[in-house]
Amino acid sequence: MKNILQVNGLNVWDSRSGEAIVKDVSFSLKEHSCLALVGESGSGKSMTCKAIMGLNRPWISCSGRVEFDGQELLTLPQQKLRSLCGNRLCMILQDGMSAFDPSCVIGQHFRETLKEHFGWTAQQADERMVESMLTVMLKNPAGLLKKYPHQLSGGMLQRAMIALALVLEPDIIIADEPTTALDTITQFEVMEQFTALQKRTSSAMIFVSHDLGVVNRLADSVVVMKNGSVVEFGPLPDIFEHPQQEYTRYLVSTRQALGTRFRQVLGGNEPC
Ligand SMILES: Nc1ncnc2c1ncn2[C@@H]1O[C@H](COP(=O)(O)OP(=O)(O)OP(=O)(O)O)[C@@H](O)[C@H]1O
Repeated sequence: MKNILQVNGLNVWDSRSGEAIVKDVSFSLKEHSCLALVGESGSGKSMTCKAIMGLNRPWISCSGRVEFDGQELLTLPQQKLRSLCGNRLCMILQDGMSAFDPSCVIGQHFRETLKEHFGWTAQQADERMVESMLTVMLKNPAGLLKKYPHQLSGGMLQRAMIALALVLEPDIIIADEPTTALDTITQFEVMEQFTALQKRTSSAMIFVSHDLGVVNRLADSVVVMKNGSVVEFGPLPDIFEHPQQEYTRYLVSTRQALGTRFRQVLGGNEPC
């Protein structure tokens, strides 16, 4: 399988203070495969994802290479990048609220996106979104389409984004695990939906997760990050069974123990 995305020597820094955030990060993503970004809080996982999509705040600068299907993303003009991101790259943000325009109902957001992407009418867009929202366990989807983002919970907004990704079926889905915005049970349910999303689409996926049980089930390869740098990158079995670095060994052992506990608390008995 060929690489659909190649990240080489990615650096991200805060241009106001000069503080380095992501340092010389390199990894690749194969077509139709699933790559997990793991590492402690603040290690630069979200900033790496946002840099790939050109979604970082204006004061955040990047250097290096991010090659998607032969195109260099970091130097692509904003307009071209926006259109690529709407069509072939799709990011499910950690904070669901920031993905939607607060001044319009979520159905309007979906209609505009699907009109631009497929040329669908409002009715066609609504029909497909209702169908897709049901598959991610959103109740009364027709009613939800008429709601403003602030009327939905963080978990519901995440699911709504997953439902849209299911319809768009982009080449790459980048999914940042919900952490702070959601309670533990909702986090677990949303991660289940990410799992389903990967199975149902032929998209390649990069996902950020703190739960190595989920990583074990979903990922083909893993990038381990610490303090903005890549500690280890490789196929899942290598990272889980033969970690080369001390930090990876530590992460795998502690997180697996936590994952097991997490499932026990939730009443599940699936092994990590
Ligand atoms: N908008 C911003 N401006 C400046 N620095 C930022 C901004 N957002 C994040 N950072 C810094 O970048 C670093 C990496 O943050 P990032 O959100 O990528 O970590 P993470 O690994 O995704 O953490 P978590 O697992 O908690 O989401 C942090 O030290 C943070 O302070």
